[in-house]
Amino acid sequence: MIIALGSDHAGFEYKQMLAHWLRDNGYEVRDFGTHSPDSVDYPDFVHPLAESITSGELERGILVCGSANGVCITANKHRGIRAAIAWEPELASLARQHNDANILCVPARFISEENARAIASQFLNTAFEGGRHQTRVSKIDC
Ligand SMILES: O=C(CO)[C@H](O)[C@H](O)[C@H](O)COP(=O)(O)O
Repeated sequence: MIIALGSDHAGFEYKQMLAHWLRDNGYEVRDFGTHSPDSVDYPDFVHPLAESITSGELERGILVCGSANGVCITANKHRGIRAAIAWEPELASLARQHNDANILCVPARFISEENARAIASQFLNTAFEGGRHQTRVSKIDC
């Protein structure tokens, strides 16, 4: 599976770390940037990543910023995107199990690199449960 990765400057270091970790674990990565720690505007990097998933080109994305709020708010503006913030692995699992989340948003300024890897692992290795949750997810897009 190809994983879409994106961040602003506050998430840059964690995005680089996650890219290496993903590749070491057999994933392909498409890095939408940013590509340096220089201050940038997160929507400039979130929109293209979200569009790659709404178009069906890619299935899963991971976005990183300082608090995860900005990237999550921006990604969820796109129809068909279900972006979820997780600061603990169980929250990432629940986002997949109950919400069929297709983008994980990570708060780089509030969690450790080790926790970020654990969160990403849960996000990528947890299936959507469907059933009653599918009924709810089907009602999200208005
Ligand atoms: O959107 C955000 C805040 O919810 C992100 O965390 C950004 O990374 C943050 O706003 C960047 O802040 P900075 O002071 O410009 O580094």
